[in-house]
Amino acid sequence: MTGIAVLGSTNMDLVAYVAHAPKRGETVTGREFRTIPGGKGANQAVAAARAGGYVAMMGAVGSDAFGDQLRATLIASGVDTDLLRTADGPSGTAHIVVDDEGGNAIVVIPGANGTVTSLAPGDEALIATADLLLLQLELPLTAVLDGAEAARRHGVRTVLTPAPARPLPPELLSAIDLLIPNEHEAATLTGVTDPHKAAVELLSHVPEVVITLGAAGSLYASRDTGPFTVPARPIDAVDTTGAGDTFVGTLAVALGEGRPVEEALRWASTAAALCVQRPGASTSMPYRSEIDTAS
Ligand SMILES: Nc1ncnc2c1ncn2[C@@H]1O[C@H](COP(=O)(O)OP(=O)(O)OP(=O)(O)O)[C@@H](O)[C@H]1O
Repeated sequence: MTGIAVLGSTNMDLVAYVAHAPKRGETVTGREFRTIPGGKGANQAVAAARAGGYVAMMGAVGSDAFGDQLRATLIASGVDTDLLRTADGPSGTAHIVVDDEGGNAIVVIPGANGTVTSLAPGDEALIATADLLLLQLELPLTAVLDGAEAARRHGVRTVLTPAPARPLPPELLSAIDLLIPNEHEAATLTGVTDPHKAAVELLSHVPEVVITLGAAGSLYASRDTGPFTVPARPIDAVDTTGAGDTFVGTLAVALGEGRPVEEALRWASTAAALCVQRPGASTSMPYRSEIDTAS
């Protein structure tokens, strides 16, 4: 079984559905409220576990009720949370207002995620046993860098999703094996909007790149082989939230199993397509049997 270590964020998304978002000083009555477990780290962990990986999550939840729920959600999908710390204080939260036109406004409060400034005892030993380490940018950069460098020391393949997009220090990029930005993140990192050109530019920093292109699929490039595109599955999208994290988590499992990269990308595209056909993020991520059936 592929061993996947995830060092990343857990967030409770608090979503208010309204006809129109309130202006400053205004109060509006909304239609519905939902709490949705998320955070890019947790979402990638759930996707990888459902795709058949042995997944362990590092990071922190808060000591509030959300922390218990976030941990329980991970456990329910088979993620090992033994090294997921409980930090005194609130869990990470995202306060989201979604209006009738599908527009949204979001406030993210890192909470417990902000306390993860370095690796905790046991984290490096876990990373050392994994086939891949999944990283994103929703934890303090110092912890992301520590994780990547620990993986390097133990010869573990590192995969970074550079979201939310921000300039990356060269010492982090040089410890990454596979970078998976979406097209907007790729443009932010390189200043180049054309994904092919952005991929070429990124290859001067990392050996392998996948740029996800939404309904247009994904673009793979490495220093060894020329770039190629894998199309997305043609489907009617219902809710694209979590598509990127499903893609990354599933791809990691396939790569860890030693599958050829093009086959792994197609499998990940199938998983992401299943995710976007259902509402929700982590709740809509497919299990391995569903991905295999749809492949
Ligand atoms: N409308 C769609 N139809 C089919 N597949 C899709 C669609 N949108 C996304 N996908 C699949 O999901 C992958 C990731 O999507 P995308 O590039 O939108 O990532 P993202 O911007 O990180 O997503 P999100 O932030 O919504 O999780 C794509 O490469 C594709 O395989």
